[in-house]
Order: sequence, then C-alpha cells, then structure tokens
Amino acid sequence: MNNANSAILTVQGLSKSFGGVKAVNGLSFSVKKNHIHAIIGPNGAGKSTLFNLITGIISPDEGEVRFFSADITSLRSDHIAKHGISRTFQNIRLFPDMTVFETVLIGTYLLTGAKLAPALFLTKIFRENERAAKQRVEEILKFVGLWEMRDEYAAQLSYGNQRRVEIARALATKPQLLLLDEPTAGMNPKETKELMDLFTSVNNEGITILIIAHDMHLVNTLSDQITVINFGEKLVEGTAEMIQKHPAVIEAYMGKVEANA
Ligand SMILES: Nc1ncnc2c1ncn2[C@@H]1O[C@H](COP(=O)(O)OP(=O)(O)OP(=O)(O)O)[C@@H](O)[C@H]1O
Repeated sequence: MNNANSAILTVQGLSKSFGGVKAVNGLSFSVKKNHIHAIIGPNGAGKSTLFNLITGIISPDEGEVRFFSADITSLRSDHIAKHGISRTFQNIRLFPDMTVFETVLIGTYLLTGAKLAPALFLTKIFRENERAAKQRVEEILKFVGLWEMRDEYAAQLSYGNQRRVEIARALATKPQLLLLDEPTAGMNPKETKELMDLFTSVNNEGITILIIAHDMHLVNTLSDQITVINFGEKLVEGTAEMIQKHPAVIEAYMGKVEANA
C-alpha cells in the first residue's frame, strides 16, 4: 500500500561524470506520490543528465534509483517504462512519416511488448490486443485534445501540439510517473498555458509528475515540491515560497551580488 505521502521515486547518492565534468554529483532526493515535483537549476546544472540516469538512457557511476521499493538503477529504458516511468525529451522526437494516431499506438506496443511478427499471423490474441490498444489511443487522444488531428502527420503540427503528441505517447505506456524535460521551452504564452492545464489534468488522473523547467511562473504555479540543483548537487529543496526567497537560489541564478556594490 502506498499512501499519498509515500515516495514513488527515490534517488540516493547518484553520480555521473563525463570526462572531468561531474554532471551529477552525489544527488539524493525523493518524489512523493501524486506530487508535481520540479527540478530547477542553471544551464548545465545536470538536470537532463539526471533524467537520463533515472530513465536508463545512461548508467550512473555511483548511487541508486528506486521506484517504489524496486531497484531500477541501470535497468534498460524499456524495462523502466514497463515499471511505470515514462518521459518526454527536451527536443521533440517524432517520426516524420507517422500520423498522430500511429505515433501514440507505438507507445502502447512498448507496454504490451507486441512485435510486428505476430501481426503477420493475425492471431485472435493479437487482434484483441490491437483493438484494446486502439481503444486506449482514442481515449488518450481525446484526453490530450488531439482526437480531431489523429490522421495528421505528427511532425507537421504546431509546436505545442507536437509536445501534446509526445505526452500522449508517454501516457500510452500507462505511467505512474511522468518525467517532462523542459516541456514548454520555445512555446508561446498560449501554448504554455494550455500545456500547464494539461499537466494539471494528467496529475489529477493520479500520475505523479517530475518536471524540469526554467519558466518560474510554471514552476511556482504547478509544483508541490521543488529541488534546485547546481553543479550536479542539490542546492535547496522546498515549496515555491521557500525556494523563491532562498539566498543560495538567488545567487545560483543571478550570481553573487556584492553587499556594497
Ligand atoms: N554526453 C555528454 N558528454 C559530455 N558531457 C556531457 C554530456 N551530457 C552532459 N554533459 C555535461 O554535463 C553537464 C550537465 O549537463 P546537463 O545537460 O545535464 O545540464 P542541464 O541542467 O540539463 O542543462 P540545460 O538547462 O542547459 O539543459 C554539462 O556540463 C554538460 O556539458
């Protein structure tokens, strides 16, 4: 049983270096179930590296990642997805020749482990799985507001809608935890507002969100908890109210302001 305050994700002593650069350095924090938890920090602080470590894109040099009680450190990305963690990337990654519907359908295959080969035999089980997957894609596309665009090429949609497709694809794996790496970067204010509303709706469905963002309005509006990192280390952690006033955070973002300057 996990109550609302239990940790869904626990990162303990996580480190990763690239050559001489300690991108993530002994980082520990936990994400509570049903929270929207933001990771913020200056450029190069190690935020994307942290996401890549959690989702198995790269392996840590040291440390541990736990999802509920399962040790998922260094598992393959697709295995981590099957545990219930899904993500979007900083740069939108969509296949140019796939429709919105097909793109999200691919996400469901990751969950069922369905391969193309069984399709050739068209077994009863395959057809039933296919019907259930298509039903699920329809539900998700309606949920994210893309059902009317289901037959359009995903990569030709507006930037905001492309991000929606990515989120829909991530939701197709039925995640309990969704990682969003700068999902509103490059969006106009209307797109940003609409995506913020979508994140709230996703969270209201019981999906915990870990989000990297530079937009402090978004961070302050949505976050239950914020972890600030700098030089791969945890600088401060707390609510938006606590973080905004913290001298170490102000210094990390603005540079040290001399008292008598
Ligand atoms: N594959 C890599 N090879 C070498 N160095 C890397 C690699 N990935 C990240 N780094 C370095 O690790 C540090 C942390 O990078 P990372 O991309 O995680 O930061 P970030 O906080 O996500 O930055 P931003 O906000 O600009 O996206 C940086 O110094 C970066 O140059």
